Amino acid sequence: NDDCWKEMRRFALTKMRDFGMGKKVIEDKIIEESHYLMEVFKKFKDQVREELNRVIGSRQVQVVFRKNLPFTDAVIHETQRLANIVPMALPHKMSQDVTFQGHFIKKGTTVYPLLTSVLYDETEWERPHSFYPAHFLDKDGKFFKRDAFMPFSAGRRVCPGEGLARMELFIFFTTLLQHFRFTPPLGDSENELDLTPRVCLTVSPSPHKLCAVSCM
Ligand code: HEM
Repeated sequence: NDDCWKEMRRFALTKMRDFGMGKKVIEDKIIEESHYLMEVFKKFKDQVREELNRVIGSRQVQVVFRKNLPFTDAVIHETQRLANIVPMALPHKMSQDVTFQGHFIKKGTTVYPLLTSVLYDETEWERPHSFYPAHFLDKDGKFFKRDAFMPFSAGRRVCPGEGLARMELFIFFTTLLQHFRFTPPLGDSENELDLTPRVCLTVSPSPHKLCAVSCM
């Protein structure tokens, strides 16, 4: 509680905001996840719920449960793939002249790695533009990761928050589904939800209302 702590906290919060992790962005990300939960519930709600009930029941979610939840894990990966929330990664600057796929790129040029091109690559994914958790399941229903899954980018500048983000996504997602049933507000048809995203440097959902009904 002393001044040093306050200074460190202020520094950490400012830096997180500078890196695009301010309160508003986090809120947008949670809304984004809720938005895709709607998609999951429309198509796969029974399967996810059955797996969660069978493996976790009413126990508190722990990361170690993940390996026994292949379908849920596949749904989370597919959500991240399709959500494509950082489509252009971050700008990088060439540290030397490079010829890449026949194109000369001069040292100092700013480049944007387009993650969308990989996450929606038609040569990599069976159904690149649909929500299809089977992208991450083998023929026996076991989870498998794919090289083209790179929402956190790749290489030396890969997102350093990946481990934390993946853990949070898993714990938030499973805990929310364990405790709530998500539906559009009463009277709205599920088909009327506007799922068009808002596209900026990050991609977030258009605002819409959602009911979370306790099921514990
Ligand atoms: C679902 C959540 C997240 C996604 C999809 C994501 C994605 C990304 C992407 C695509 C980049 C650009 C990598 C590149 O330049 O090629 C990045 C950079 C970065 N991310 Fe994340 N991120 C997430 C969560 C987080 C979290 C939770 C933190 C911190 C706790 C974080 C911290 C950073 C930082 C500091 C960079 C800049 C790294 C650098 O320039 O060397 N991210 N992230």
